Amino acid sequence: MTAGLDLTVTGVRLTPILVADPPLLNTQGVHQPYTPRLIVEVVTDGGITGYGETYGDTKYLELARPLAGKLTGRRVTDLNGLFALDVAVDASRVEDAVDVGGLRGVQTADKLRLSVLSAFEVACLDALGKALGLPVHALLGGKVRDAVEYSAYLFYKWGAHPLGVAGEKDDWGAALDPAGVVEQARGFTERHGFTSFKLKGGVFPPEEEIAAVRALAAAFPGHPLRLDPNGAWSVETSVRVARELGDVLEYLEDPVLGTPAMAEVAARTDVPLATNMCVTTFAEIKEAFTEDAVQVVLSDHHYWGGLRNTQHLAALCAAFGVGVSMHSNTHLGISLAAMTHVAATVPDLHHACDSHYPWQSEDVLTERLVFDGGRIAVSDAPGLGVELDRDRLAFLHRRWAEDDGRLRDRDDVAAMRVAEPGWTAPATPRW
Ligand SMILES: O=C([O-])[C@@H](O)[C@@H](O)[C@H](O)[C@@H](O)C(=O)[O-]
Ligand SMILES: [Mg+2]
Repeated sequence: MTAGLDLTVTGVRLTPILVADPPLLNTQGVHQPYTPRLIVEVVTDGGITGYGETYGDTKYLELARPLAGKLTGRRVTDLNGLFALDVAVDASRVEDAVDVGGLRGVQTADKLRLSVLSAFEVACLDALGKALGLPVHALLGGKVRDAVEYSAYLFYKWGAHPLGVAGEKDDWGAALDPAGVVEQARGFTERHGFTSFKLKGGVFPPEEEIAAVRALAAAFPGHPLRLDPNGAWSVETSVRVARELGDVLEYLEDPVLGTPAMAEVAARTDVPLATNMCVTTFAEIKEAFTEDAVQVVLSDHHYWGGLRNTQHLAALCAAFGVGVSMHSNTHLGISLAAMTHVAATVPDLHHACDSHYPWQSEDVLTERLVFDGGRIAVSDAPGLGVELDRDRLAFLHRRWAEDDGRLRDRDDVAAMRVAEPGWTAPATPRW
């Protein structure tokens, strides 16, 4: 241990919050007006606090509480010990085959555990970095770039949440056709300088989404484009879309569900396939890489189990000649900072990372992270380089505490049902 520093964890604060989310559409339904996140603070004997963030649905919270108890008394340097911590996972929480309708891939007890531990790992690294006066990237071996590139994450969206649904207003307007998608993309470039674009698909019939990507290609010639229908298509549809958009797509993301189907599509197209759905755990790598089912893995450091596991994943991908980049789900600045630190250390990062951050008008930081030319500068300040705004945290926590339970677990299907009574999760393949 560093002389004069006591890095023993004396307490862990867990703060569940609800943050505003616009009415973004995906193949399952629509985002609820508020989405749950969990903010983790690890406090050391030396008075240092490290921050972490992860998914905030009830099952993550249930597991975070006992894990927080077990972390207390250990050192923030003991990350290997942290990942050996075990707590029983309520089987009913992982009994479905997939998580959030498949949007986060397979659901297992270990993945749930890792999704929680990742926030503790980030918080420990933040505390350690602050104690040593070193940025998190330095603790991970050091940055190989000074800024990390992100792509604009375009969504079909309504202008507002359905009538009668309480929620925050956003200034993005509706995007329900090619012209709307292009206008949204222009907004992203004007506000944040992004130069590559990902469209969340699986919302409208493939012809309409092909037209939207074509419109993007015409408006932004030569810029990298991706389309991600979250497994809503059949193999035949996927092959057809790949054929029709092959000249403009950087990659096609999760056109079909499952590794065997991805392998079939991959065998029939030259368009690279990316995934954050069929390879979301180390156990899923062997089959996918052996079958050449995916050409880019999008790591989500939350469910892969933190920043060091993300580096391990990147090394495996490099060994197999598979690309790596970052997946994103609704997240705040703590996670964006964590993503940026780890992405800065990955040598073979050849695709702009995803980030939902521009959609989040609310944050728990005193200063929001800023995209400049679509990039986030890698902080050299100690730890993650971000500061918590306690008033905002308290405000967002109050919203969570006052919720009647309907928003504490993400449910895009239920949110869609408000506008379309009778809506159920679409059977796949949808097209
Ligand atoms: O937020 C959404 O609607 C996305 O569809 C998200 O849930 C996915 O996990 C994700 O962004 C993706 O790349 O598939
Ligand atoms: Mg995806």
